[in-house]
Amino acid sequence: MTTTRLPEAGDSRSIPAIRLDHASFGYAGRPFTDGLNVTISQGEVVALLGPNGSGKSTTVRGLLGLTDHVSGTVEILGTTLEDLSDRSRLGYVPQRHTLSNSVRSTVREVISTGQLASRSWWRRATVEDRELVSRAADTVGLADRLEADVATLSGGQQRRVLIARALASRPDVLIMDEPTAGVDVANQAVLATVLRRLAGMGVTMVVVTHELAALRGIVDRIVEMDAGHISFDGTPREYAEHRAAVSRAADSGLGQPDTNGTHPGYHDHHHDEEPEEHGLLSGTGPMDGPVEGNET
Ligand SMILES: Nc1ncnc2c1ncn2[C@@H]1O[C@H](COP(=O)(O)OP(=O)(O)OP(=O)(O)O)[C@@H](O)[C@H]1O
Repeated sequence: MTTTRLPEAGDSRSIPAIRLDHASFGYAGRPFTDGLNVTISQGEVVALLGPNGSGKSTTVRGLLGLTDHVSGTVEILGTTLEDLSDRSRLGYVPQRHTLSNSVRSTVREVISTGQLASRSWWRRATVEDRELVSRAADTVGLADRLEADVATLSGGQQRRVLIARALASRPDVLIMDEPTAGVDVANQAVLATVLRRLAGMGVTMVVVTHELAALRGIVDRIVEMDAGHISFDGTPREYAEHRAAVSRAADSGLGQPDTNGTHPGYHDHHHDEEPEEHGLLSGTGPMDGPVEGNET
């Protein structure tokens, strides 16, 4: 039996992974974000930046149906959020989340829970399910820790377990909310290696972060939010220019320059290589070596 989600004849990588058209998200039916217009192509790696409280988590959690979709259109791979019956197409690594020390679970068990949403509760794990768990662990460099108690792992390793858990259902889009927050610089580098590997495999990623430097060379595009709206959308190079212009304007007392680079259909500066297969773990990536790190 196979659970692959490879594109069928006629399917196209040209369908956007995520399309927001005047979309707003909020709480108790009230919008917090403005009508957001963003189109993210398949295989793109997007960093979502912005000050605390600007609406980053509200937006990515809205994609997952965890905050209210108040207005506008939200499409995931061409299917509206409301019609998206298979939520396992979206993998999610939540914010500031490590695994409780009070529950004894092995790494294998935690990663396996990532498959529950896509598997009927009465169906036992298949050989392929178990293989996907092993491959997810391998992708994050924890293949040799599958039987370890998660409580014995470092914070950075636990983040990697959570990334593997998100990968175990072979999502089409991976959404991560501050995956490097609270992780020391050495372990941020390990996580960056994992993300680089996923990017090389053609995985579409939306990464909420305050630590752009940790994702240098991985991110194709930067979307910045401010007070619930998009204040910038462009390449990392354009973002650097935007920040420099903001600094110059601040230095000269002119306030914010008009450097809003919003261009929702951005496709430039993209991964050169098309992934061979559509599913996340359906092929080996270009970085199959172990993920190095000096974690304690
Ligand atoms: N459950 C909730 N109910 C009502 N309002 C909420 C809820 N969660 C968050 N908010 C509000 O939504 C607004 C946006 O918060 P959000 O968490 O999206 O910001 P953020 O950009 O992700 O910030 P941070 O970088 O601090 O995580 C804030 O004013 C916050 O107080």
